[in-house]
Parts: sequence; structure tokens; C-alpha cells
Amino acid sequence: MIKVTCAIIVDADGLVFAAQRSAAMSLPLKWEFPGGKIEPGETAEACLIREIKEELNVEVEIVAALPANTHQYPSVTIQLIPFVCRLILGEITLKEHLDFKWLSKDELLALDWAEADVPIVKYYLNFKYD
Ligand SMILES: Nc1nc2c([nH]c(=O)n2[C@H]2C[C@H](O)[C@@H](COP(=O)(O)OP(=O)(O)OP(=O)(O)O)O2)c(=O)[nH]1
Repeated sequence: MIKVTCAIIVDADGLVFAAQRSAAMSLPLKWEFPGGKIEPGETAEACLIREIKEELNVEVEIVAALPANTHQYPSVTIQLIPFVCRLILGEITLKEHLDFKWLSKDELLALDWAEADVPIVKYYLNFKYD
């Protein structure tokens, strides 16, 4: 099983950042929360901060952890480990993704998410914090 972290980046207005995988990536054109695979010896939190810097060229701060979701794709099983985050430094620049959107809670579920993300979107919609 591959452990993958992902960031649910929320802005000051409560909009959530979603990124579209490129045609060249696995799960082409699916929407996801940015992040990536945990490297040997790395914590999930350190992985998340590293991946967000690599993929979006920004720094995020972790606000909360949500439950992980294990999902079996035909060729791989992943454990997707989500963190609610906020941006603390920089302007988002897409380094790997095709597109991005900032979405309100009402709009989130309508996106064509990678399958592993659907339960995580639902956890987020039930998640209360201030
Ligand atoms: N980063 C990220 N990956 C996700 C999400 N949902 C989901 O199923 N995945 C999958 C896609 C990949 O198989 C794996 C993440 O690996 P990665 O982000 O390092 O992607 P990658 O393109 O290098 O992966 P791969 O082509 O080598 O499989 O988890 C998500 O929300 N964020």
C-alpha cells in the first residue's frame, strides 16, 4: 500500500483548493487535493509541506488532520491522508497540474474527483472548526 498525503487548502472566505491532474499523470484529468507519496523516514506532515512546495510553490500550515481513506485502484492501493491547511506564504503556481479551482462547500462534490478523494471530500464537509 502506498501512503499519500494531501492538502485541503482553505482560504479566508472558506473556499477550498482543488487541482486537476494532467493528461500525462496517472488518473488523468481527475481532480484531487495536491500532495504526494510519503518518502522513507518522512512524517506525513513533512511530506505534505514538501509536496505542496514542489507542486504549487507555496508554503502551507496544517490546521487539522482528517481521517485517512484507503482505496484500491485496479493497479494500486493507496492510503490517502488528508490535512486541512491554510496558505501562509506565496502565490500558487501550478508546477504539475493542468488546472485548479477554488470551490465553495456546495460546489465540492460535483467535481470529477479521483475515487479515493470522494470520502475525504465528505469528511471535510462534515468537519467543523473555527
Ligand atoms: N496527490 C494526490 N494523489 C492522489 C489523490 N487521490 C488519489 O487517488 N491519488 C493517487 C494518485 C497517485 O496514484 C497517488 C499519488 O502519487 P503522486 O501524487 O506522487 O502521483 P504520481 O503522479 O507521481 O503517481 P504515479 O503516476 O507515479 O502513480 O495517489 C489526491 O487527492 N492527491
